[in-house]
Amino acid sequence: MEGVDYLADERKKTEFDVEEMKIVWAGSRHTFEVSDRMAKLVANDPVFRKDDRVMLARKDLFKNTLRKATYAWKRINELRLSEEEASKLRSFVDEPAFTDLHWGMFVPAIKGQGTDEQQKKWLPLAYKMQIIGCYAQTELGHGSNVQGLETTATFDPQTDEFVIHSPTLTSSKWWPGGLGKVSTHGVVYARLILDGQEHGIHGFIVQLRSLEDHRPLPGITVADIGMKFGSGAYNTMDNGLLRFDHVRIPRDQMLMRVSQVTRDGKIVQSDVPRQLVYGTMVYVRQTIVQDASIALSRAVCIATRYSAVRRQFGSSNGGPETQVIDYKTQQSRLFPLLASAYAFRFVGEWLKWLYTDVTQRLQANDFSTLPEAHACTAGLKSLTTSVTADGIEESRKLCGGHGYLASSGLPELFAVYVPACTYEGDNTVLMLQVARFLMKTVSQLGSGKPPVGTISYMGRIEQLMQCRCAVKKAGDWLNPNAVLEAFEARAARMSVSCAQKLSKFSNPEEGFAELSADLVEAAVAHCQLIVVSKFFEKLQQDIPGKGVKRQLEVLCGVYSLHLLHKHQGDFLATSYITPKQASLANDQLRELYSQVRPNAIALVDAFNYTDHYLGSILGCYDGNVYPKLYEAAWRDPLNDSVIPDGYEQYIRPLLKQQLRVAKL
Ligand SMILES: CCCCCCCC(=O)SCCNC(=O)CCNC(=O)[C@H](O)C(C)(C)COP(=O)(O)OP(=O)(O)OC[C@H]1O[C@@H](n2cnc3c(N)ncnc32)[C@H](O)[C@@H]1OP(=O)(O)O
Ligand SMILES: Cc1cc2nc3c(=O)[nH]c(=O)nc-3n(C[C@H](O)[C@H](O)[C@H](O)COP(=O)(O)OP(=O)(O)OC[C@H]3O[C@@H](n4cnc5c(N)ncnc54)[C@H](O)[C@@H]3O)c2cc1C
Repeated sequence: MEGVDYLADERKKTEFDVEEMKIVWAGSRHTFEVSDRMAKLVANDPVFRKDDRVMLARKDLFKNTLRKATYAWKRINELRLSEEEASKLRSFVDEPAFTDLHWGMFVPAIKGQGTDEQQKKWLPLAYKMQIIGCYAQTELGHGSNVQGLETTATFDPQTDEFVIHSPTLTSSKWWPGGLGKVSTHGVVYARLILDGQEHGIHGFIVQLRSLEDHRPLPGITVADIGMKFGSGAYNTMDNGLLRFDHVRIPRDQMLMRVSQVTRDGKIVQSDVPRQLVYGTMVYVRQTIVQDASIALSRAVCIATRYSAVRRQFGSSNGGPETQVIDYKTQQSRLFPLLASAYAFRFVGEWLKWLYTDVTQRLQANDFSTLPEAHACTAGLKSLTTSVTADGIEESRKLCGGHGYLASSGLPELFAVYVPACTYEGDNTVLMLQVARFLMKTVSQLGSGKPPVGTISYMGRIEQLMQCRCAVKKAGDWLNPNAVLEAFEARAARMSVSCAQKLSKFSNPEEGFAELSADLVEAAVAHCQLIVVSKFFEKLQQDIPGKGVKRQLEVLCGVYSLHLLHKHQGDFLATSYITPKQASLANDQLRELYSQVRPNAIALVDAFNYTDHYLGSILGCYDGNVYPKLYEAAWRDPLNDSVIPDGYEQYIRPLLKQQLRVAKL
């Protein structure tokens, strides 16, 4: 039945102002309005249809993506959209494309690592898409170990050029998105060689294809690396391979903000730290944290709406069966994910602020907060993408069998999302960076330089090593100070324990390698503390709207107490809480689930996702799931004919043969 809201009864239970929650979720009224307008623009334009893409073969899929990306660019220009609107529009098109890398990495790399003159030359071309760029760092043999990259950039003082070369098979660039078939240019990372001496990894702008006929330039071999995980999914992207055979580029195409190479082949270090060569990765990791809340909230929105529609068991006197959302097990799997989506939203907002702050400081030659920014972006990227990838898969299971259908939207969402655990830094490798930062902080305690920012709790190390949890009844776990102290004590004690074990090794690097699994656990504890504390900070803000703050308090409780429950081994082993207090936390958590239950549908409505963006029959706004599933089945090309292709060739002979066997 068209127009009937099958979730209307659920929506009537809502105890808060959903429209105001939409503003909180978006970050501001302005952002909400822009998002809402762009989402509807995309949803109402048939060119952006996406329900057929899982059926397309790779070549058609890729061409379809080119068509959509080009059309999006046309609309952006016709409508004279601002940068903010354009970026929202692209995100609602919801299809990985070369444009992600052009806008998301190529442009930021030039902005962050190029000199003023280089920016002036290259950015206008990139902004008008007169050149299309990618970020070519990873190689066949090395991704995580950036210092191990093999591509060389050798300065030739005779011609004032760099010679870019791939000396081995393993030095082939491998993975860069947009490289395989589209990019005309790349920021290529290579070892700088001056007069036979190595000077580390630097970025170079290299033209790859002709701007006339798109053919690779002389000395360049370039291609797509082949199909990736899942149908549709990330196969819309042309991840590429690239080899250089002594390709010459002018000297001024080395990105020279961090180091300059002079006409006579000398290197000059500017006063910015060398690590700024890694700056684009810091920027992108920060955007990935913001995107995690989007991906997780999409999965949760689908699973929550469907859990309210789906009924199993429990019918009495012929009445309806129980909505699966009313099972406590379903709630204990679903509601922590719902709370995590909100938590990641707020920590993403904060991280964006931190990144803006560090960028402004860098411009004023203040590099003091760079290590913290690196640790936070690396750690939170790792934490949020891991939870989100697992959360999408859990959402699929929460939808039972129908979650496995492509039309649920969940398999494709998972396949597109899961490489986020690997790209922009493997999640374990990134957590080890956080661990290094923690060990350095612990070793410097007492040096007179108090730790600041997210690590400032370490400044109270003596108190945190000794304090004991004061919780006496379940309700005490609603006290933010009790929760915060528990997370601080756990993180501090795990770091100190690692540092003590490390100090027993005569070779610190050997010790670090031996203890790396424990170190990752300490880093995770630190990152979870950041997310919890940023959620509490959000609650200190003035949040208008009837019942909105109350709901966020409940979600904050769910987020922190479900972590406490899940990691209670850590909290118990570090002796901050007793088994009784752990059990009280779990009692309180169950009570919070009951408070989420009547508001669950409204809490996912607050994401304001269009049915187009969700791309899921199970998650559609009106909850009219079954007729839509039934209709969708008939649209499958396999159902175009009653008798399948292949019947005469395979099924019929098989059946005949069985007949003969039966007669024997
Ligand atoms: C648009 C979105 C789509 C996304 C598509 C995906 C695109 C991509 O995947 S692009 C490729 C991304 N590749 C990666 O992320 C590679 C991951 N590897 C790395 O980042 C590094 O090589 C890393 C950090 C693991 C190790 O680097 P290495 O130089 O060996 O570092 P290490 O010796 O540990 O550290 C040197 C110092 O630099 C610091 N440092 C390392 N990275 C950074 C950074 N990014 N910023 C600031 N400081 C940094 C360390 O903290 C350390 O500081 P200190 O000496 O004070 O302790
Ligand atoms: C979809 C996708 C898109 C990508 N896009 C781009 C792009 O646009 N541009 C680009 O340059 N690159 C891109 N990449 C490459 C990506 O950045 C790398 O794959 C990533 O950084 C991981 O590096 P790796 O593949 O070398 O993993 P490896 O380092 O080989 O990891 C393999 C395993 O070893 C472990 N490991 C490695 N080192 C350590 C260590 N020191 N201690 C403990 N464990 C360790 C890891 O945890 C992992 O389990 C993309 C990758 C994917 C999947």
